[in-house]
Amino acid sequence: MPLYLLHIFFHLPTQVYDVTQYLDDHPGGDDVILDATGRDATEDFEDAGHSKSARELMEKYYIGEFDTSSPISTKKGFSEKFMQLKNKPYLSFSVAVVGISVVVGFLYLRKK
Ligand code: HEM
Repeated sequence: MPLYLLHIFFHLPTQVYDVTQYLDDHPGGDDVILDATGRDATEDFEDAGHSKSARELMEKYYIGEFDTSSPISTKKGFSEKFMQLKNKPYLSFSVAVVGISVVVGFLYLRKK
């Protein structure tokens, strides 16, 4: 699932683009895009000297903006999804710790 994040890059620096579908078609290759995912890619994009048509094309992949009033949300909920994905292992871990404590406590009380 974290692969989802690899195919996303941030630009300008609040605009977010999902470039998953464009990776194979990119004239500059997929490696340069993958290298710029998951962070502000403004400089990389500008340094490549993209044409006007490239800038128009990228609008197709625009998915939203970071909500700068909150560090963990975007208009289209990208970060909410990210947080959900990130939090899942911690939730399972907490449930496991509580479960094990209950079983151990129960066995301990039974022995007494
Ligand atoms: C949605 C995002 C992007 C779109 C739509 C896009 C589109 C294009 C297009 C159409 C070209 C052909 C030349 C031109 O028309 O300017 C190109 C070339 C290139 N792009 Fe992108 N690009 C994107 C993101 C990036 C990123 C993040 C990088 C990071 C470095 C990058 C690096 C390059 C390079 C190095 C070339 C030159 C390839 C060459 O001339 O051999 N591009 N891109």
